[in-house]
Amino acid sequence: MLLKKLSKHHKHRNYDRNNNTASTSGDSGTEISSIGSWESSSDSDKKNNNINLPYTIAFSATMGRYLVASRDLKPGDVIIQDQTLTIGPATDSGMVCLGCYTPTVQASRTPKCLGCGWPLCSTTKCSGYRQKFGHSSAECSLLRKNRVADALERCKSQVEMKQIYECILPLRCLLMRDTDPKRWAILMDMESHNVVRKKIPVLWNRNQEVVVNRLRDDWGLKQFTEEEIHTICGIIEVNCFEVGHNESRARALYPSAFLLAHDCRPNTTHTDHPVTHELHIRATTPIPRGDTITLTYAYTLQGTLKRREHLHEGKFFWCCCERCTDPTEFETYSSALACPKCTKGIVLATQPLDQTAPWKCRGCSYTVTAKSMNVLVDRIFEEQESLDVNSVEELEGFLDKYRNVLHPNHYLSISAKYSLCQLYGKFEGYLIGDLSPKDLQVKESYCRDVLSVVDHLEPGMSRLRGVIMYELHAPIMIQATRQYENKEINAEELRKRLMEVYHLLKDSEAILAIEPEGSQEQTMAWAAKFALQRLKKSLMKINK
Ligand SMILES: C[S@@+](CC[C@H](N)C(=O)[O-])C[C@H]1O[C@@H](n2cnc3c(N)ncnc32)[C@H](O)[C@@H]1O
Repeated sequence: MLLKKLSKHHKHRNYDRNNNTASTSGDSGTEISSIGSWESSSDSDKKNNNINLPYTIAFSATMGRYLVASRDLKPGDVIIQDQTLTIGPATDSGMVCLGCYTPTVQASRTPKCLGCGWPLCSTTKCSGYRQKFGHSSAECSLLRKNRVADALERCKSQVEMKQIYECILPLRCLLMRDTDPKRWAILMDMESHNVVRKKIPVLWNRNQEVVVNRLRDDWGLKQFTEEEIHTICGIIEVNCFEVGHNESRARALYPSAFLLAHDCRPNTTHTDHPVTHELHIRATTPIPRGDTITLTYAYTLQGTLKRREHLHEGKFFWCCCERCTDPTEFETYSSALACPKCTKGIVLATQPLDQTAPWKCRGCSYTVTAKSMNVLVDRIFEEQESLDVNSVEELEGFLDKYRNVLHPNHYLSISAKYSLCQLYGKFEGYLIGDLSPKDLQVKESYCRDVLSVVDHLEPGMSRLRGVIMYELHAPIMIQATRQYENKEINAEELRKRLMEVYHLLKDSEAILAIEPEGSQEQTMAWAAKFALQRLKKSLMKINK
């Protein structure tokens, strides 16, 4: 069995602005009411000047446009339902089907497009073959005319092959100009951050070489200026969502959801449909009328230095949200180190909004530069990346090795604990029914550690909370039942513990039931539902 990496639970989108002064929540923007959204709203919403939409568009000098709740929103409320504006293979995708983005191989028996010769999953069953939002006939003609499939076959390296796939989404965007002017206009309204990106030679020159020159010189798109193609590259970098399920991985642009501002403790989550990739944005926490509606563009279970660096490099703004401003990250200590000097204190950033400010122990005089701290964390991260994520021994060895270096809630420790709380109970040699009392306690404690952090960083109805609560229910239930059978606890204690299990399962099911059909999370929601039914019967027996 292969475990998903922690990052699977954090698919995001993009954003930017080269400004490090304002925070999402503290920004006093001007509201532009009734602009509403384009594609996602129903016709009646549009006729009614979007008065029915749960949001309005506001503007601030720091963030540009962003969305604000136009009424009180409850956890689970659908805020945006967006169809794709356009979609294409993910940036580092290997060889994938141009219709549905599932992996294909370059082999003589691989199905090929009858027009342009590109490898596909199937010419009869692929959901995106010859479709407007897949491998369209306009795309097929252009690729055929310029014999791009031949170039793909001649590729000498994986890098070159990936670069060819990377050009598909920009191509699809550019084709919209002549084939779909309405959608083109929506695309052109998106932020590209050209001014900022132009000043980053590594980024600009790479796009010039990999995308602009290839599209103009090899794929015959001379009708577009270099600047126009760079703009499309920027729009994709800043506004794309990573989508897809199981093996299929893609990136897509959406007509309304791109307006969501970033926050490192978001109040929404999103899912995309496995076939159409329609995007649903839902509230995870209550969002009072007038509050900013936010999404995270970064991994929530990463430390502040890394999140801010990622947002600055990829989305071109320095995040100054409440979490980034707080060195303890809402008392989770997600970036904290254990003090090597006094061994009791916690080492934290002295000024979290300054990437270069020193880090200091709260209990003694120990100080370390941000640079040394980064080198240390990068080294530990590299080591963690090299571990077998399916090995309990390797992950526990890692936790043990860095017990005196990382705070128990450091994001690298939490990442290892998250993998472990899934391995205990499912993996060969650690199946749930075979776990010893000690192993059950260990699983419970990993789950509780992770949940206590996630409760603060992705509160409410977040997918990550749903998964962990499901994992946590089993060890509590098995231990309680075994202890009751062995007469170690009485019926009242059993009832108390089973009530905790009941609430965990109920919340977990409510969160995961909205996940797309066929996803592991939805399977978990079903399992939670059945477990709840059985549990209710047990509780009724105890209560008699
Ligand atoms: C996808 S766009 C969002 C819509 C954009 N504000 C607009 O007007 O088109 C992402 C950009 O919004 C801005 N942005 C989003 N969240 C922000 C935040 N928390 N702080 C500063 N800028 C933010 C950045 O400029 C970012 O590159």
